[in-house]
Amino acid sequence: MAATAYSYVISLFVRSQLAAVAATALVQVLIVALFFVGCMLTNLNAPATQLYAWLNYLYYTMALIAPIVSLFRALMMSVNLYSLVCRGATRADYPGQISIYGGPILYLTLQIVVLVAFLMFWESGRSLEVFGIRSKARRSRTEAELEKGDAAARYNNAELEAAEDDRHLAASNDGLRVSNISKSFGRNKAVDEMTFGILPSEKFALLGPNGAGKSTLISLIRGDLQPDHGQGEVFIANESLMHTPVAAKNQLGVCPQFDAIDAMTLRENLSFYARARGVPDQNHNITELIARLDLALHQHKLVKKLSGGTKRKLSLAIALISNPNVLLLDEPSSGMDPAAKRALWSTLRDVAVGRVLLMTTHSMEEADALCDRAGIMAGKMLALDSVEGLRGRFGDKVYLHLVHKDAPYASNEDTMALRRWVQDKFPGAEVERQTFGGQIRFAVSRGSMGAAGVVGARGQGNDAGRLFRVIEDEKDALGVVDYSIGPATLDQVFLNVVERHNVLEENAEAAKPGAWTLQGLRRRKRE
Ligand SMILES: Nc1ncnc2c1ncn2[C@@H]1O[C@H](COP(=O)(O)OP(=O)(O)OP(=O)(O)O)[C@@H](O)[C@H]1O
Repeated sequence: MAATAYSYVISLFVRSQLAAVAATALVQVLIVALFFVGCMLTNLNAPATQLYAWLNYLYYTMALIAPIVSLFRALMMSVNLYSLVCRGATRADYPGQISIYGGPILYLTLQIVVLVAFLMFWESGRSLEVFGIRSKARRSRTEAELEKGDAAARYNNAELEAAEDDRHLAASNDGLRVSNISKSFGRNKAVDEMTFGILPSEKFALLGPNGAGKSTLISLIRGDLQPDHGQGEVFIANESLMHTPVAAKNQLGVCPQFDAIDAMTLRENLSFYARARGVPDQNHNITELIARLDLALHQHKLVKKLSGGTKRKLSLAIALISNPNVLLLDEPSSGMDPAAKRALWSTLRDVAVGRVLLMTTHSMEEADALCDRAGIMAGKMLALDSVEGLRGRFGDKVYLHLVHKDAPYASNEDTMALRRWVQDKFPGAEVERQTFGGQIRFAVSRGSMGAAGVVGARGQGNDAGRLFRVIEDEKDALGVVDYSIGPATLDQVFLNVVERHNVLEENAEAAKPGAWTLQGLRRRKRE
């Protein structure tokens, strides 16, 4: 037990499980080797009358560093009859004596208590402030600044939408409120003074290129990572993650990027997490969730036999098991086919009622279809608004689709005539390469509409309205029977925002084929 707790403590300071196993093994082997060498040198050099005393000093000192030393001493004793039985001129009659197995047992017991207490403290997410210890950086912030709640002083996301988000921050006592939180890994500032708030029943998408810091931000909100210098605040349903972490975490349900599920059946997994989170009336809750997420057919299957999509649903069910007020979803639909995605979105719409839903996603389509608000980040928050607001501010194109009356059998001449009309009418228009069968899709930037004289066509209305009138006026002459005019896609908004901030994507060259990348979006934008 002591060794397990010891390994757990080491794992807190390394980056992966493999590194934890390697570091634990290495540390213990090194310490036991040192102890062994120390024993040998003591045997060679200590005066005969002092030998046992010296060996005891060595043991009681080194055993403080690692439990393996106690185990090693007990093993050495067990194979040495003399040291087991003889105590100077007398005979040892009790193996539990402190100089026999009692010493190692006492040390191991104390280590279990100390290490488990440390782990409980660590896992509770409390900072050293509970003991009145405050970090230098924290002390340097004036109490007045923390107490005043002056958004301008605290949320210095300069050009950004912190001010716009004040309404949310002020009103989101029951929701999620993230204030001025940062996280660095060495020199890499993964999350840089993030501030935003989400109200109950609101669905918020966190968007950003690879390496933008989305997962790091989720880990900060979960309390898995501590923010830099203990600064910043996260309130989850009005509970402070920094000051009342257990209460705050009880309000959270998390669906991580990688399915954290065990080799049991689907129902057993849910039952395990329900017990772990102390859910009352577990059977009823599990049955409800299984029905709601349409998992009944799979409930007795081993999870390793489930499809990727069903595993994602199980992860979502685990996140929902304690009926949390705030739901964090890290790329919830990754690995799902389009039909499964749509089914999941509809489920998410249902389960989001009355609670905060914060999701990270690489799919603009998903953010567009599901979320009310979105934040585009790359370390810092670059843009934050409702999806429509972002489209209005950063989507500088309008998309059109014209259908000829003979489509899909329109002649090449008719199609080319349509194409020529588009190019004459909207000189800067980006026309899709594949225009055949009498259908043509193109995008017109708002800037080029004025140049094309569209603004002057009838003078009034918004861009889509003006285009609508231009096409209505000419559609009969062109033989157009059907057409649609749509706003900028979130893809385009996203690209405009990251290009404006000159954001580079992490590991762009190494991206997997088919993965969502800035390059992929740029290519699609050009086509
Ligand atoms: N434990 C860690 N140690 C060191 N650096 C880290 C650690 N976790 C993340 N990073 C770094 O922090 C930055 C943000 O990573 P993060 O995983 O949060 O990005 P992301 O937006 O979630 O990316 P993706 O979309 O690819 O999942 C990256 O540069 C990453 O290399």
